[in-house]
Amino acid sequence: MITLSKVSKVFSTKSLQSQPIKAVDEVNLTINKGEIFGIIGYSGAGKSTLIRMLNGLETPSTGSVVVAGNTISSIKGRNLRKARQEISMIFQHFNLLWSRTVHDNIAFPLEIAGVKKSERQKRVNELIKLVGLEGRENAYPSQLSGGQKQRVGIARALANNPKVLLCDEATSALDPQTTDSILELLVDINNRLGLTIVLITHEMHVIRKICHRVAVMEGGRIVEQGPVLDVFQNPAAQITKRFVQQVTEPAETKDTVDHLLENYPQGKVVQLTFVGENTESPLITKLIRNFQLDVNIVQGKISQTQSGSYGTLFIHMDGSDEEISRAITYIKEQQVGVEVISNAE
Ligand SMILES: Nc1ncnc2c1ncn2[C@@H]1O[C@H](COP(=O)(O)OP(=O)(O)OP(=O)(O)O)[C@@H](O)[C@H]1O
Repeated sequence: MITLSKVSKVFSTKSLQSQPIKAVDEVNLTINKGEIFGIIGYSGAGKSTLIRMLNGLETPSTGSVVVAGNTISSIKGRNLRKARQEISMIFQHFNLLWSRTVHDNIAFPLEIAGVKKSERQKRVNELIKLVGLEGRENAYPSQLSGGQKQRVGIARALANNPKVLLCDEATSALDPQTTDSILELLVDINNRLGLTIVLITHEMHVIRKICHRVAVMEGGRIVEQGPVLDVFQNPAAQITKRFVQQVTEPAETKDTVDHLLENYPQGKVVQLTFVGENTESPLITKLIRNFQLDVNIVQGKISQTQSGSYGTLFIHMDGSDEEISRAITYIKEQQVGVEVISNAE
């Protein structure tokens, strides 16, 4: 559905002293039809520039961008406008028309596309129902909550039946509960309409909750990409590890582990990672039964992703070195990831 080949974007700067900025650097990416694809990175990583090249709001300096069969990077004028009807976008700050009601905001793209009034009415009613805004048709954006405003944004984006929906930090201005309800709506739309969704975010929670695949951006480059569960289980780049920690480790884990290492100099603290069915296996019971070890659970968390569950568990094992090594080998044999946090000797 979307293919980026060697896409770079360089911004020239006004001042003579400073170098041009390479916001996007040689990005290759393929996004499949019907997929929810997340691009994560910190501020300045190049995410906005990248997503804006998908609908022609920015033109690549080099490389090509193909979306739904159209080479967005090289078409202009009428052809670009036509191609853009297949690619909608929602924004962090909603970009609604403040002097128009909910109904009229949603009807706006239909008016531009020249849809007849009776059809427009029918379509707006369908969209209002789809995004759960029944009863709010005549409200103005200023009378809506943040979540409701984003629902209007989504309905408006879907009005002309696009093939691709781009989400530019669509939940970053919302509280956690509202974020979740908007993410659930996006999953629902993806399931019902088979729409391809591309989102950019700096929150791993968003990726975990709804994306099938993820790309991690740093300094304009994609440093890692893959199915969300794989990336959670085996993050390769340092930045990816930091993002994964955002959702798998409670904030207090480091303090707890430090405390343990300090107060229990014997044994080892290990981090176990479980995927899918493994999250439900009674590994700890087996460790205690089969090995001469004391096992202390430090902290643990199971997270749900679009493709299954993912769990992390920190444990402290105390016993002879030999018994601990045997236990670690046993854990690995159970297809559970194991990383020794520190060897407290
Ligand atoms: N129009 C522009 N002119 C000059 N530099 C730009 C322009 N747009 C973006 N940049 C620069 O390109 C780099 C990438 O910016 P971009 O906005 O794409 O990153 P981002 O990951 O989306 O971050 P944020 O979430 O803060 O927007 C930054 O260094 C930014 O200052």
